[in-house]
Amino acid sequence: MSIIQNLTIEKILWRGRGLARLKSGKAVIVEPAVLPGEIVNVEVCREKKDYVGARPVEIVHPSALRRPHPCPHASLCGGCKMGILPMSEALELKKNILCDTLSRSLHRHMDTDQLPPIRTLASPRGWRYRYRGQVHVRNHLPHFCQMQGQDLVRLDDCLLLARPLARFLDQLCAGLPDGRFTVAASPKDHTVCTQKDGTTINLPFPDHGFDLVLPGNNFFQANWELNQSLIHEVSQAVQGHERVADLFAGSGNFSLPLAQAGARILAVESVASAVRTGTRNARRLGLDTITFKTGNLAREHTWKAIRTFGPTALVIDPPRTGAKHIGTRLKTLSSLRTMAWVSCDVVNTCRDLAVMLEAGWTITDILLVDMFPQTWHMETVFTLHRPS
Ligand SMILES: C[S@@+](CC[C@H](N)C(=O)[O-])C[C@H]1O[C@@H](n2cnc3c(N)ncnc32)[C@H](O)[C@@H]1O
Repeated sequence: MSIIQNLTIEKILWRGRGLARLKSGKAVIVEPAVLPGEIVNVEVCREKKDYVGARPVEIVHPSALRRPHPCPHASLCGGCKMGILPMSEALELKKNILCDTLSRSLHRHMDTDQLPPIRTLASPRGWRYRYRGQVHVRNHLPHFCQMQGQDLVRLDDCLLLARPLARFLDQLCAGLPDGRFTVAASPKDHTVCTQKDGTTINLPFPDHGFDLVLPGNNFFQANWELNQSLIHEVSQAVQGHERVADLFAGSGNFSLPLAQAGARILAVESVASAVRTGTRNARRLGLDTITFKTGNLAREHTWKAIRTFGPTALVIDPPRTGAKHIGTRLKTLSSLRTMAWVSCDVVNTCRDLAVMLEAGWTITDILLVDMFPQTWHMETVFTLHRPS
């Protein structure tokens, strides 16, 4: 493959890719991790009609902001490529990327100059924030998958893992066969578990005075400390609504605090074990205004229950693939006035929001939540209103 020398990175695009241009004006999309203003040599990986795809091989002129990556695995792993930037600059860069992505993705559906300013929520911890993560196991030892290629590399520590997980990672993997597994830890008492061992962990909601008791194979927000602020923001967005549907509800991360605050909640989730966890916890906490329902939101019959419930507000927190096809169903909820849309992939979310914007909904707040510092991953909460 050929090398292109001395390219200047103009800006950073979605998923942390750098944009540069050849003398002809043709775009070069450079894999992370490069920074705006840097001059780099790149190796061409693919030639397309509209652009060239490349990976950086040498940073000829580094950005003044670039710092040495603190992890010894960084050059092979790629799990925290933004570790080359101080956290506050990284969040500012993410904000610029988000702003740019929203303008490009939504301009056909609204006047993007009318979008509200993007607010940001920083993570209390830059490193050691993950209380849930995935690990490759080989020969009963933890490994990570090498960036280019499929080779597994022995992992002695991961700086993103919260201390209890880092401390007991070898011990947890010793009991596992070869494969990829979820490992989790309680931020409260530091109990650790794997998706396999049946141990439950306590996840504290300090602002609400209760714990969620959850088995290790259920999803929960990995950056548990920042999750408390996320819950607060989502609760603010739907405050004052008495009937709230929580779609893609998991084990009740938003439903339980909202029910405790007095709302009547319908929580819909496709994974039956998460629904069982949510129901068990609601019962234990005496929250009888919350109903958990197992249902696939891509299926029409799940929506019958939501229509019957008649929510005036909605919390929606789909997986990265987004919530394709649900816009048309949301439009049929005539009682609905407010939505807090939690997004972990803005491009897919914009595709889904477009239907609501076309139907007259307005984005009234945008919050960028730095759930995964040191990575290009972004969590965004959009608040939407339907003018009455
Ligand atoms: C990003 S997680 C959010 C979970 C929860 N809101 C939380 O904060 O812990 C997305 C959830 O959507 C669920 N899910 C994915 N596809 C679904 C579908 N088609 N119907 C219902 N739930 C789905 C997943 O099982 C997962 O629990």
